[in-house]
Amino acid sequence: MNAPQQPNLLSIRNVGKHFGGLHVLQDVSFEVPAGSIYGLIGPNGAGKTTVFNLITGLLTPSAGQIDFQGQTLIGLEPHRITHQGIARTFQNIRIFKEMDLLENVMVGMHDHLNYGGFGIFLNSPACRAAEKKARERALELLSWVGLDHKADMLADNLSYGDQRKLEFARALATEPKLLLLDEPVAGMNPSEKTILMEEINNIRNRGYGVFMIEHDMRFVMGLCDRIAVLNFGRIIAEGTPDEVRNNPDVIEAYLGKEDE
Ligand SMILES: Nc1ncnc2c1ncn2[C@@H]1O[C@H](COP(=O)(O)OP(=O)(O)OP(=O)(O)O)[C@@H](O)[C@H]1O
Repeated sequence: MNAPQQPNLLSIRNVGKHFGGLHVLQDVSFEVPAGSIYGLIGPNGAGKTTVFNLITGLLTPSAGQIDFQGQTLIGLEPHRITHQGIARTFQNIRIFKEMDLLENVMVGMHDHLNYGGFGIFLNSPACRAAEKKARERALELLSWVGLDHKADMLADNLSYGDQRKLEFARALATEPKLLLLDEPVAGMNPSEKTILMEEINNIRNRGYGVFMIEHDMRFVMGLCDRIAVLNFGRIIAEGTPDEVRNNPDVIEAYLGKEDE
């Protein structure tokens, strides 16, 4: 029996992007179902980061539609898109190294903290209660990525793998429905990758959608439910890891033609 079909969280339809005469994306369409881990792969310069920048509002598409939970994202400012429920991590880790881990996660919550007007200046009971709740939630998110025991440590003292995990916890602090991960295992050693794989799976099992760009094939194939493949700005394949892995166009895009 087939598993029940999940509704689509994110829908990209016929999206194009050009910079002057340079067509970076053409007629790109795919759907990210709710509750799934979705991968976007492709050779260097294929247009993957541009797709993320269009979804998060850093760029505007030249053509096509981008919908999140049935509502268009086009024309929304990046912070509005975060508010709709999309969070992102970057290829280059962006954390506040001079702050401790708890503070780093709480920074991600500022949109959701409601101190009630001047309460923050008066240190009102409502303000203190909101602060307490935020700290508890931040600790909970740190525990999801196995960093709660380091909550008071300065972020600067974390290993590379732990810095990535902290970025996840901070992205989750915005209470997203979809988490966009840009090359989550870049620069990680094999054991860090294995741990992160488990943690991304746990995040999905908690009901979040995950959409990642990743070059590490073992990681993508082992983790994603479905994968879209970009090459020179066009989708050349879409499907399960097995379907994509065996697609002749994908093999050619990565390895070149046999006679070359
Ligand atoms: N703002 C811009 N202006 C002009 N060209 C751009 C701009 N942003 C991206 N490009 C070009 O678009 C193409 C796709 O870039 P993009 O960063 O999306 O690729 P990518 O698949 O993420 O690559 P990588 O795997 O190397 O990160 C590249 O040729 C890049 O030079």
